[in-house]
Amino acid sequence: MEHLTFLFTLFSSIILMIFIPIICISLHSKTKKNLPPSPWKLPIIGNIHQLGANPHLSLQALSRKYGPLMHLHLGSVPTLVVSSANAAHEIMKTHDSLFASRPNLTMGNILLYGCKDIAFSPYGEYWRQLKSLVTIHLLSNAQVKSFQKLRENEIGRMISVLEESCGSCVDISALFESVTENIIYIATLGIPSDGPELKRLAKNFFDMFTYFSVGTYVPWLSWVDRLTGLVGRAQAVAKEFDEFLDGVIEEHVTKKGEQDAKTNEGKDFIDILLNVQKDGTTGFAVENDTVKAVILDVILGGKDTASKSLEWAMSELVRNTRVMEKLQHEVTEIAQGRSVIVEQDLEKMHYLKAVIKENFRLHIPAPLLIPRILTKDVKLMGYDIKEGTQVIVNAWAIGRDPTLWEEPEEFRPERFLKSPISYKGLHFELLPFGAGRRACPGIQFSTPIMELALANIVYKFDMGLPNGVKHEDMDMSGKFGLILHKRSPLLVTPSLRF
Ligand code: HEM
Repeated sequence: MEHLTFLFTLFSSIILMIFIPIICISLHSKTKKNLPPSPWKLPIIGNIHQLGANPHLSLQALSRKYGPLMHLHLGSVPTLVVSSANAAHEIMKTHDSLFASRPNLTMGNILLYGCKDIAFSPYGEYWRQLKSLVTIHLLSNAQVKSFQKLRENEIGRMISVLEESCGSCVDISALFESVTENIIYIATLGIPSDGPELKRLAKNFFDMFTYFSVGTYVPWLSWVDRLTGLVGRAQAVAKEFDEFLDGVIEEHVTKKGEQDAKTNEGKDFIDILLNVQKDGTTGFAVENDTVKAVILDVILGGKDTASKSLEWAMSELVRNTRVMEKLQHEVTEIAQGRSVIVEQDLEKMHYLKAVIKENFRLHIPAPLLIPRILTKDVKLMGYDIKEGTQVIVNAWAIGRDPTLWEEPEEFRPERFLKSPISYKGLHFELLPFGAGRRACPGIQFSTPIMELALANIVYKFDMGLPNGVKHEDMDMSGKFGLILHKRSPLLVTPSLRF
C-alpha cells in the first residue's frame, strides 16, 4: 500500500512539473498585454534617438507609420504617444481622471520646490486646492479684467516704438517678447522686465528646462546628471531665483500695510497670494514655497507662450497678404477712425478671432503639451495601457491632421468663421491649451494680450519685409524648445496706414 502511495505521489508530481509551466505559459499568453504598435528601440535609451531635434515632427512621421496610439520607450519610461483627436478625447475626456498626473521630472523637482507648483505637481488634493486657488484668485475674469489698463499701456508703448521705427528694419519678435514679459512681470511681481537681473534669472531658469536630464528617463543613471554638473547648475539657478523672489516678497510685505486688503483691484499676484496666505480662508496652508512655485509657474506658462504666438501670427499675416488685408478691413471698420483699438472692440472682431485660432492650429506653442502619467491600468481603443505609462499628446500633429483639416498646411482663418471649434479644451482637434483637469488656466489671461496687440498693429501699420526678402522666401521653420518659436526672428519694415 505504502508502495502504491509513493508511486501515486511520484506520478502526480511529474504531471504537475510538466503541466504547471504549460499552464503558466498559457495563462501568461492569455494575460499578455495588447500594447499599441511600437517602432524598434535600442537598449537603455529605447526610442530617444528617434526623437531628433524636432520631436513633434519625428513623432508625427512615426505616427503615420504606427498609428495614432504608439508605444515608445524613452529610456526606461514607457510612453504612449497620442496623435489623433479621437485618441486625445479618450485621454483627456473619457479617462481624464486616470491620465491627470504628471511625470516626476528632475528639473521640476529642483527648480519648482519639489514640484510644489501646479503644472508639475502630481494629481491629488494639493494640486486640486492650488489650481482652484489660482483659478479663483489670480486668473478669474474679474482679475484678468483688472489688468486691462496694464495691457493697454504696454501695447500702446509697443505701438509708439513701431511708429518711431517706420521705414526702418524692426525685430518685431523682440518687441513681442518685451511687451508680454512686461505684462507678466508687472501682473505677477509688480515690476517691469527691464531689470537685467530678472532677465538673466529668467533666461537661466528657462534654459534649465531645455537640457536633457538622463535621470528623468533612466533613473538608475541619475548619477550622470550630477557628474555632468546639470544638477549642480539647476540647484544654483533655483537658489538665485529663490533669493530674488524672497526679496520681492519682502518688499511686498513691507508695503502691504498701505493697501486695502479687501479688494484685489490694482494688486499683483504676490499681493493676492500673500493675502490668501494670511487670511487662511481657503482652508489650505499656503506656504512661502507654494507662493514662489506658483509665481514661477505663471512666468513659465505666460512669458513666452503669448509672445511666440504673436510672432507666428504676424509672420503668417505678413506672408499672406489676402488675410492681412481682410483683417485690416475688419479692424478699420470697427475702430471707426479712433486712434486705438480698445478691449471693448475685440468682441466684434470675428475675423481676428479666426486668425488667432488658425495660428494656434498651425503653430501650437507647446506642440507636445505637458506630459501626463497614467495612474491605473486602462484599456484604450482596444489596447492595454499600464499604470505608470507617460503620455505625450502630439497636439501639433493633430492640428495638421489631413483627415480633420482641409489643406492643413494652408493658413486659412475662414475655416473657423462658421465652425463651432474653439481652443478652450472642448474640441480635441484644436488643443493649444490642453484639455480636461490639467488644462491651462491661463487662457483668459493670454487671449486679450494677443488679440489687442495684433488688432492694434494691423490697424496702424502695413508691414513690409526688409532687404528685398520676398514673402515666399520667409523662413517659417520652427525651433523646438520649451516653446516652439521661429528659428529666425521676424524682421519687418513698418509703415503707417494713415
Ligand atoms: C498662449 C498662451 C498659453 C498657452 C498656449 C499655454 C499652454 C498650456 C498647455 C498646453 C498646458 C498643459 C495642458 C495639459 O496638460 O492638458 C498648460 C498648462 C498650464 N498653464 Fe498654460 N499656456 C498659456 C498661457 C498661460 C498663462 C498666461 C498662464 C498663467 C498665468 C499659464 C499657466 C499654466 C499652468 C499653471 C498650467 C498647469 C495646469 C495643470 O497642470 O493643472 N499658462 N498651458
